[in-house]
Amino acid sequence: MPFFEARSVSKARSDGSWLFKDINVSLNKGDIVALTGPSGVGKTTFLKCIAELILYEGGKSYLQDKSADEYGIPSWRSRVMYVPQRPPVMEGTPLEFFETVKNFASQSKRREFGSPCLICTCEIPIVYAHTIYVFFEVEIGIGWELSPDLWEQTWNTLSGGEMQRIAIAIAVALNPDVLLLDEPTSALDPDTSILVERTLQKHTCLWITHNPEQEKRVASQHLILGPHGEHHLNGNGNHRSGGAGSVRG
Ligand SMILES: Nc1ncnc2c1ncn2[C@@H]1O[C@H](COP(=O)(O)OP(=O)(O)OP(=O)(O)O)[C@@H](O)[C@H]1O
Repeated sequence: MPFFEARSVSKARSDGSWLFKDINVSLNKGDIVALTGPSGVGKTTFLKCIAELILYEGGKSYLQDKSADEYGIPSWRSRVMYVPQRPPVMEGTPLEFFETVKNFASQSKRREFGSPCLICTCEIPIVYAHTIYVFFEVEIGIGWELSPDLWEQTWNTLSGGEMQRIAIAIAVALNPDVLLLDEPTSALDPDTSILVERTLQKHTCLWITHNPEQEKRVASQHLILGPHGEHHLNGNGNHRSGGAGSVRG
């Protein structure tokens, strides 16, 4: 049984033609599928279908053989989590946002959460921003050269790269089973991109990238969407955890 599977996912354009049709992807735990193709072919839309964020015409996704319907949509979205290229500019601070979404997520799945703000490889409680965080070797935040102060600044004072790293750090700290990453390092310089990649490589991901070098570094499988609804799927034999994670056309 694959860890995660999308079966025959199909989405039509508003004129009724297929944006993509019958995409099948299956991942073992720890696999990373790079999702590539020219602008406008439907990469973001495919991830949003899998995340059950938009309606689509056909197919279903399964996490450990259970569908989104069986989990319930809120629970599914916290397990199979879409991370946008950049978060919309919101009111308040990232730390306030994290506390809010953590509460939503905890209602839909009973899980341990990390802290997005700090890196710590020892399990000691640390007090930050009046909150005690106990760490589970969460390598995010400071490991990505984000100063802890940024978490208490309002979103509109953050740079594009800071917002992007903070949004990903929050997603990782929420401990989803599968991360759906929409160009997660598009606003980052090459060295910082590598830092972020190293953390994300420990997770099961579908990962949109326009960077061939990054694709080579991170992907165990490759899903290429074409401009006429076609798609092509390759594995490089690098599946993480035993058995054949497969991608089929
Ligand atoms: N909910 C929707 N229903 C139907 N069509 C949609 C929907 N959302 C987006 N589209 C259309 O799907 C097409 C693909 O958009 P999408 O953002 O998925 O492309 P992309 O491959 O991610 O592009 P880029 O690489 O530029 O980010 C666009 O023409 C868009 O208008």
